Amino acid sequence: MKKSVGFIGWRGMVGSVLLDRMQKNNDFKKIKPVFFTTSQVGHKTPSILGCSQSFLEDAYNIEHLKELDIILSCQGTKYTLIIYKKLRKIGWKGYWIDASSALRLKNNSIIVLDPINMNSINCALQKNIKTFVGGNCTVSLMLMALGGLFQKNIVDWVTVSTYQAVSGGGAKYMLETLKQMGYIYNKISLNNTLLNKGVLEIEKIARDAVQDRFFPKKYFTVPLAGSLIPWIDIPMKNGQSKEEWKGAVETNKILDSKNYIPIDGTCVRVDSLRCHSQSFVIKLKNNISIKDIELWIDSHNPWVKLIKNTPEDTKKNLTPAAVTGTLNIPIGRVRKLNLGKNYITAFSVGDQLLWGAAEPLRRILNILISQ
Ligand SMILES: NC(=O)C1=CN([C@@H]2O[C@H](COP(=O)(O)OP(=O)(O)OC[C@H]3O[C@@H](n4cnc5c(N)ncnc54)[C@H](OP(=O)(O)O)[C@@H]3O)[C@@H](O)[C@H]2O)C=CC1
Ligand SMILES: N[C@@H](CC(=O)OP(=O)(O)O)C(=O)O
Repeated sequence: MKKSVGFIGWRGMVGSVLLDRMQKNNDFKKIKPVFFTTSQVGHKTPSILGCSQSFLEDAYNIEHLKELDIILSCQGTKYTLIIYKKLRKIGWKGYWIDASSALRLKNNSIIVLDPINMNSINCALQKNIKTFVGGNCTVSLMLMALGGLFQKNIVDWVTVSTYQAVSGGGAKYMLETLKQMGYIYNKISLNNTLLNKGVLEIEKIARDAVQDRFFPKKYFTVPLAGSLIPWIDIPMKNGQSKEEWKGAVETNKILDSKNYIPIDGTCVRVDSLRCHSQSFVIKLKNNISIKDIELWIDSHNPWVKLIKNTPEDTKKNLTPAAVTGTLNIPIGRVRKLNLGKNYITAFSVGDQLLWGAAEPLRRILNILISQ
């Protein structure tokens, strides 16, 4: 019999990308989907071929949720913290799949990224673990790019500088960034300045637009378009941001590291729309040739693609514009650093709504429905 799967958060960015991928892969044919909402009870369900439900159900209705075999939530931490506990408390034994960070570090949960940790997922299934959580987008994208090096166990430590897309904040942040971009452009074009004025005069109009009191910054609180914000998520006691803290903690849990691998750096929000980019400095345990490093990286999984270290290849293939909307994980600028023979650098890009969020959830759902 087909398993019943409840979808919560399907209207958000991660959820919408998930539904799109599931439709493209005919995943809905394998399950009996039920769509829920936290704010639009009674509104129409998304149009999914073969889905007979017409109206959205209440995502807080425990009586209804407890009947499901699997619940997949892309709604966020707050929802998970309220509902998950209630369901487990009344003895619900179904699989819980989650995009949020709420349960990632619990002992009885697995962070899922099957091209990296299929062994851990199999072990978890044997142990009857029922909670499977997608990783932090930056962490999942780093592991998809550097999986070949971690697999060879040659990484001593990593330091990373990130360039993270606004989609990481959710729908409201994405829309606000586009509004900011539009606001600047409108001020310039309204003044008909593009043709008549010098570049610095135009830049001054743009600068004044960013600083005027009507500039849209309700969610970011500061301008992002044409700027950046070197802080993501809440502060930790040691001066890291929580996004930076997750780098090492989640990576080591996913890899099930016998020896802890230090990973740290600075996470930065930029006005890219949905691709996170990352610049790595990696200390290897041994002096490995660039040829071997490239081979190990490139052959690790079907999505990672080594980009030649030339200006042409880099500009064509190693940018958010080239990657957005695809599952490709290009990694380039691979070279030894002048710091010493064991030090290398690399740069990677990935769509943070696909491998960074929705795709690992879609894949674990497929694994679980065949259990
Ligand atoms: N964004 C990301 O890259 C990643 C996110 N995650 C996790 O997934 C969770 C969801 O993220 P994300 O999808 O980005 O969150 P969104 O803010 O895009 O959506 C979350 C929920 O907000 C409600 N909502 C309110 N207004 C809108 C609107 N205008 N458009 C769409 N939905 C709206 C919807 O719930 P309803 O229909 O019930 O009203 C929706 O399901 C996060 O909280 C995070 O924990 C994990 C990895 C990466
Ligand atoms: N924090 C990430 C997105 C995200 O939702 O991460 P997490 O699932 O770890 O809270 C970003 O802002 O780019």
